[in-house]
Amino acid sequence: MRKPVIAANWKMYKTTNEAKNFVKQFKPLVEKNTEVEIVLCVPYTSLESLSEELKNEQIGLGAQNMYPINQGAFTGEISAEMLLNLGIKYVIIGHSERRQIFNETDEFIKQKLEKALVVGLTPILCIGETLEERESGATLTKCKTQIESAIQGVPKENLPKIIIAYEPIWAIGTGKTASPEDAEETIKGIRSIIAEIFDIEAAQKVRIQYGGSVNPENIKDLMSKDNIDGALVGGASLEATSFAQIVNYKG
Ligand SMILES: O=C(CO)COP(=O)(O)O
Repeated sequence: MRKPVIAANWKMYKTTNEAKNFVKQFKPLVEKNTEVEIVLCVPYTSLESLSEELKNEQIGLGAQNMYPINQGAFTGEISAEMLLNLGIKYVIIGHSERRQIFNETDEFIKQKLEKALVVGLTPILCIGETLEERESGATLTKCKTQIESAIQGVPKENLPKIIIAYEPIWAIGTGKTASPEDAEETIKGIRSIIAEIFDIEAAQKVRIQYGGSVNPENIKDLMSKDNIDGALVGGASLEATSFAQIVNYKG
């Protein structure tokens, strides 16, 4: 059984005070929820104080990026060790915004994924197609290229430590969600791609989230699908009540 994992991606929102206020409001709303692995991926600036606030909580903390080298002259970057040192457990890797705005390549993303696994961070690897690719029927081809490049060569025993987030780019921040059926079909396809690279048993252990305009209204239908193991939530994760409703989708 794969435990559902629902993660907030706050992107570049919230000062540290705003982040602390969110947590204050959010904690009691989800304290009884043990069925879902809850993760908050927040800006670097709030990691340390939230790490304190969430010390004894079942809410995990994640970064939104990292650099794959231990230390050195990389102005403005943050290493995996620095994150670990703060008690951070998760890191988003290869979000489409980083791929598109910051020109991150598949090869660079692979380096980050491998580094995260080596140090014991749980990577949330983002993949997904553009609208053009979807309309030309290239959704799975795109996902295949991104997955193969990232996970080929990863030791099989590390595979269950990876969370994949399937985020169709056209659904991010647009209010256009993939239908639960479409999301399920693609995520099933992604699982088959992993099975081709490794085997079915290994692929069954990987948790695959859906991301793209997830909200309290559509989460239940998405989560009712066999292959959808959680969600990566942007806009609707910025409000404690709406993110709590998503996390508590079972009611
Ligand atoms: O990019 C996303 C999460 O990583 C999705 O963002 P939205 O939920 O705002 O569409």
